[in-house]
Amino acid sequence: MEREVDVVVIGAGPVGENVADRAKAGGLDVVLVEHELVGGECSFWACIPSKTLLRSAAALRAARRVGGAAQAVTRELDVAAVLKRRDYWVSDWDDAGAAKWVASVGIELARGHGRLDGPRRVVVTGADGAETAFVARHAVVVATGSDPAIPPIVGLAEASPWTSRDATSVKAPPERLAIIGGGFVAVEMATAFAGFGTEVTVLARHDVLGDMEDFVGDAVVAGLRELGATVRLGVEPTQVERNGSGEVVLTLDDDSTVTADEVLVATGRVPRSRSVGLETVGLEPGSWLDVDETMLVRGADGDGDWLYAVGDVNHRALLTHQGKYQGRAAGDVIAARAAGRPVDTAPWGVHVATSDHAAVPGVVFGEPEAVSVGLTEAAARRAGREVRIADVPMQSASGAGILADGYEGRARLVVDAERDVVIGATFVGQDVAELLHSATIAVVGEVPVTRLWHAVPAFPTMSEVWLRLLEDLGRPEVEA
Ligand SMILES: Cc1cc2nc3c(=O)[nH]c(=O)nc-3n(C[C@H](O)[C@H](O)[C@H](O)COP(=O)(O)OP(=O)(O)OC[C@H]3O[C@@H](n4cnc5c(N)ncnc54)[C@H](O)[C@@H]3O)c2cc1C
Ligand SMILES: NC(=O)c1ccc[n+]([C@@H]2O[C@H](COP(=O)([O-])OP(=O)(O)OC[C@H]3O[C@@H](n4cnc5c(N)ncnc54)[C@H](O)[C@@H]3O)[C@@H](O)[C@H]2O)c1
Repeated sequence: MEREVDVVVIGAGPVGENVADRAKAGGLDVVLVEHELVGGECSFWACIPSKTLLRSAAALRAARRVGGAAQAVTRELDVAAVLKRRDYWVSDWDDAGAAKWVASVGIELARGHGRLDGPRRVVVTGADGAETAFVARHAVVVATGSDPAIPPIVGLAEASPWTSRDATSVKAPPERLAIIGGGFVAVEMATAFAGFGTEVTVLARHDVLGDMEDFVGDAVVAGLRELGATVRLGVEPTQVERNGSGEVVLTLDDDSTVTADEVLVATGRVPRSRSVGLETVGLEPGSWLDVDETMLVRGADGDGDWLYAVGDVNHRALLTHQGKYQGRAAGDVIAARAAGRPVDTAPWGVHVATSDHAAVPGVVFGEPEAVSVGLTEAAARRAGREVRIADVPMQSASGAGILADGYEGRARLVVDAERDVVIGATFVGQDVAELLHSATIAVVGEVPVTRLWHAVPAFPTMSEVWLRLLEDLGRPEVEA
């Protein structure tokens, strides 16, 4: 069977859903193809379950840091209840609610595996093996996401390692968990499992959260150690083996060993593009898809602008919110091009994802939280920018001390000295996640620092750290 439609989106993760939604809102017929669960990795095995696994212990620790409330906390974390709450948030891995939303906005859901079969043609193979071919009048969008990378460590693949999916869908936390990696997943899962009472060992070959400001890794490592986790920096497993007792034994490059019940591999992602028919349109299967600012894939066979890639699979920023932002731009540009309407591709224009380069906000839900947007000091200097730096303790804002007794954290602004605008911000400390959007607005809005003095933070909130940061930069002088 073959049908003509306006747009086919392969992959109904958060990003594919957003592209489909915008293209539909733009007046196009959209078929959304999904071979697993509508909602994707984020809803069922990544963002949502990981954050729900983290939240309860964080709330408990927060209560223990407030005199008066601390005395009322008389019991330990109820791990079974945490897991039950996680199950609620992932709807017991049932996507009926998400599928209902898809239907409610008039998007057609095609359940099955989608793959390109030449330009503009997508073949969907259902669970029963039946094939349906769709020919897209206007666009095909690949939004298939990414898979965990498994490094070629001797014996690792054979030792049945956990990936992030096993960690986020855990039914009974292991007694001992070794984690390979020092990035987002390693930090968050180490924090979650340490909170459950698991004996956690983090093995980071360099440092922890090395792409963020240096002080972030220091604070997060200290926080993990305070939770009872062992964090080993500068070590790499050379061999992994599951022994006769079912234990995993990791041999490290310094010849020491770590024995655990499970090992979680948290060493980044690979593109989920191996079996989507890229070879039928002149592209490399298994590659990240290279796109322009409107998410059009470069180098695909076929006439006209027809193939787009959004979300993790284009490797611009492996974050749900950033993929959804790309999805909004792509859905709108597909509708605009289909209708022959003008397309706005200027930086910060309607149909582009400029923020991917300048202002990607990230939150690591560790203990403490670590959040950043834009450039770090080191990245700005590498890019040849002349910068001014503001550095203050979070506790210099009285709101921080009220939030938690003995609050400790740190904040940094990176300011482009020539243009006098904020190009990067980092905050570390309890509950700093909600501070991040103020920084994102400052970076995207290119608000002059002199004007930021007029953005008055309410007393006594943690946002007053902005005032401390401005004071650290110095009150502007009026020229005679
Ligand atoms: C443990 C963990 C925690 C995370 N936490 C956060 C967080 O807190 N915040 C955040 O912003 N990001 C987080 N991320 C990253 C986030 O999960 C991804 O950036 C996001 O899921 C990418 O969305 P996507 O739609 O591109 O891909 P996905 O969510 O992977 O969705 C892709 C969809 O395509 C489907 N699909 C793939 N191939 C085919 C095919 N051939 N045919 C049909 N369907 C197909 C898949 O089944 C899937 O449903 C986390 C990642 C991990 C691993
Ligand atoms: N809160 C959030 O927003 C959140 C949470 C989890 C994941 N994520 C996203 O998911 C993506 C994947 O997370 P991740 O932690 O897997 O990747 P990551 O890129 O954040 O970290 C990968 C880590 O693995 C290490 N590593 C890489 N190869 C290795 C090897 N061969 N041996 C040992 N160590 C190795 C790296 O040095 C790094 O520390 C991230 O890019 C992030 O954007 C986001």
